Amino acid sequence: MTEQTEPRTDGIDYDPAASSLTGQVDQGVLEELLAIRSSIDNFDATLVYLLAERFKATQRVGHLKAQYNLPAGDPGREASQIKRLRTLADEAHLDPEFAEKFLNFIISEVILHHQAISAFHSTGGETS
Ligand SMILES: O=C(O)C(=O)C[C@]1(C(=O)O)C=C[C@@H](O)C=C1
Repeated sequence: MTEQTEPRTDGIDYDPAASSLTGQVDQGVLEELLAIRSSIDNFDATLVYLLAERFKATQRVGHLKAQYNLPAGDPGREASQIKRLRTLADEAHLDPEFAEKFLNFIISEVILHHQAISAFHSTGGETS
């Protein structure tokens, strides 16, 4: 038998019923909460997959920019993305301020990745 020394990272150890409320609230309320949390778990998993795909795409942009010596950030593109996402958020009844902050948060991480790729290229790294 293989002994496990590290916690699993594949979600098998995940306990969807983990809560600090166990024993403190009515069982019926807890069951309703767990049912709603099951949807929240699906949304969160989807977000992770969506973000992973977005970062795969931006990594490709990062390599292209490094290859052609283009700046990591593109403020003109960002302004246009923010305007579009604020409108979409508004239509979807999501706070546009939150949508803008969330996009900016992701973009700043992307820019850090672009800068790391660019540094790698300029020290003779692979081009793709
Ligand atoms: O489209 C680009 O040029 C990117 O580098 C991607 C991206 C983004 O994450 O959407 C990131 C940085 C830029 O400032 C603009 C957009």
